[in-house]
Amino acid sequence: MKQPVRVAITGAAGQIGYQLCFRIAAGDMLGPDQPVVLQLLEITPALGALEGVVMELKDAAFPLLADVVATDDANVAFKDADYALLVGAKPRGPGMERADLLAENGKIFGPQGRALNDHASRDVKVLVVGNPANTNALIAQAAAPDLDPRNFTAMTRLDHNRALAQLAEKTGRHHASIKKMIIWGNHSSTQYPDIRFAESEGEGLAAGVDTGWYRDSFIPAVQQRGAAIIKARGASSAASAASSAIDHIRSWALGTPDGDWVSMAVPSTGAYGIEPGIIYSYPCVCEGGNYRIVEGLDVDEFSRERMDATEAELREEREAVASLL
Ligand SMILES: NC(=O)c1ccc[n+]([C@@H]2O[C@H](COP(=O)([O-])OP(=O)(O)OC[C@H]3O[C@@H](n4cnc5c(N)ncnc54)[C@H](O)[C@@H]3O)[C@@H](O)[C@H]2O)c1
Ligand SMILES: O=C(O)C[C@H](O)C(=O)O
Repeated sequence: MKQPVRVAITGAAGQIGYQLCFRIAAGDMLGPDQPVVLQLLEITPALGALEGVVMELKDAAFPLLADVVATDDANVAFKDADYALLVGAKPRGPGMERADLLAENGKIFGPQGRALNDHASRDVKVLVVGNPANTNALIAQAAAPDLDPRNFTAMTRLDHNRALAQLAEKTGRHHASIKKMIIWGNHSSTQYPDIRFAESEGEGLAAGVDTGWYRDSFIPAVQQRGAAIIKARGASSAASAASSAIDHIRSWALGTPDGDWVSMAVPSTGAYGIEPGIIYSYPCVCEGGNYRIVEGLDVDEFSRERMDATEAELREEREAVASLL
């Protein structure tokens, strides 16, 4: 049996956290031979609810669950953490953009970045889910100067999975057969879901769908899916968000299949002319616990405009939180 690894989850008693704890303890994230210690962080008033989650985790008797820590102290939750899923933050309500949460949620990520800096494993892999996820990841990264900046990422895998689902429905292909989807940019309504390289069983899919559908239906549907879920459910996506967070870490830790890539919001290297440093979603290939941005893809005029628009929004968000960086 492998040695347990430590997985910190913030906001662990919230909607997404409640899903994550059980699926990670079941082995869905790191595999059926990898024991885990769950290190769960909540705000003090939610410690009672968190205790209930711990009781249920114990009652489920997961073979892979080595231990559970429940705390309201980030220094304890991040101690020696190998993975940190930063979920704890306020969700948006109807009519809001995710950036509207920046002033309130941004304050959470500086102190958590510092606690990661001081206590986590030097190789900790950090995934920010709490919105606005890209800029919150930048805030956490800035507060952790002793950690590799590359280890701070934000989630656009949910958008990637949503795009697979929409294209599968249109083309009659199964979503699992579709490879090489891309989400560029921000986890927001400016994101650019790009199907130009998407293929199923070796066959390109873009040529078979009409440009009008792609530009006027597909792109807005993916960009607005989070808002559509909030309208339908009265609460923001939770099970699909947790599932996509698990996908993100699993790909990063265990690798992407040959001939495919995943979308991850990672610190820009300047690839594709994007401002270095901002946390921008790119197609990424993962191997040996590392990711690399897929370089050299053709950028046409339409894509350039879309990629620049979402970059501009991320620059504006960075400006808005300059005092926290
Ligand atoms: N990136 C994505 O694709 C994506 C998808 C879905 C949701 N989200 C975002 O994830 C976040 C969480 O969503 P949810 O539905 O689970 O919300 P929720 O309100 O159900 O749960 C959030 C939890 O975080 C806790 N929390 C708040 N501040 C905290 C702090 N400083 N430290 C630790 N815990 C803290 C709260 O007590 C609460 O239990 C929201 O910001 C939401 O918008 C992102
Ligand atoms: O849309 C939201 O506010 C929640 C989340 O970011 C989502 O995409 O479902």
